[in-house]
Amino acid sequence: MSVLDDINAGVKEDMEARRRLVTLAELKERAAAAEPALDAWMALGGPLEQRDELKVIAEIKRRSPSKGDLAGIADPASLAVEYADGGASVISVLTEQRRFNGSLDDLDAVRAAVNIPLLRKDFMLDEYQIWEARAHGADLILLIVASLSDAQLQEFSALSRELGMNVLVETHTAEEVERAVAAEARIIGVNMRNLKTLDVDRSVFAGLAGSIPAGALIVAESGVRSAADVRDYAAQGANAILVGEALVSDATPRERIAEFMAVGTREIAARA
Ligand SMILES: O=C(O)c1ccccc1NCC(=O)[C@H](O)[C@H](O)COP(=O)(O)O
Repeated sequence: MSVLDDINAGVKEDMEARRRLVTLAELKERAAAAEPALDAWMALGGPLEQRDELKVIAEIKRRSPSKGDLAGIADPASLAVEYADGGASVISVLTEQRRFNGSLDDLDAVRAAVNIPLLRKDFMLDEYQIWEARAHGADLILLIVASLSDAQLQEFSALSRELGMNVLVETHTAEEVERAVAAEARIIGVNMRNLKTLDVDRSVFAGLAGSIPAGALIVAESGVRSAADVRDYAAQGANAILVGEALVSDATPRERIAEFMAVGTREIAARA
């Protein structure tokens, strides 16, 4: 079984346990009562002609399969406030429990603390989780192409749009980029972490980003550690970066975000 298959199996079990406690009908009621979703597409730069800055998606990440424990994060809400103060455009909240030690409680706490778009970062395998995301205040969800059929990509994207949310469609290979483009994804992530070995290979970004149509927003994901990494991704076409480990293990994440934005934005101005 691959790492992704293993994670997905646990995610399904946990979701079925939640479904026994909260029915889909209840989730739909909660989603209807939630504040309307914020516009993550515009927050990440929107249409081509308006993209003049590198945007940061800052992640609340306690642990990971590749690195183990990263940070305790007793108070995800105050970390989210720091991220927002530093200039993050979107906050990513990992809600997967078994491998990342996240939860929907984290999403609730962060939602109550900041007024910028939130990404529910999880392994989305069922429409139930999409309703759950909206019911807990998410504005953006992640769909990992490697985990889904083309039909699921289409259905889950359509449901997210119906609920007012945007979708970050995550790819790792040229074939997955083709599938994301065929599904008319507007926000496409290129994740440099190989899901079989968990190694990060930053050199995959340029090739994959080059095959994404100009209209789509491109997010460089995983292994963003330094200003030099940010400069490279911005020069190679990234509109945004998604950063977890480098922020949760930094004593001054606010300054780090501001630094990454400044470096990336300079590079975007240079490539214009
Ligand atoms: O982070 C992992 O080890 C991991 C393993 C298997 C599947 C997904 C994984 N991470 C999810 C992510 O996409 C990252 O949290 C995100 O891109 C941020 O990465 P980083 O900045 O390297 O923490």
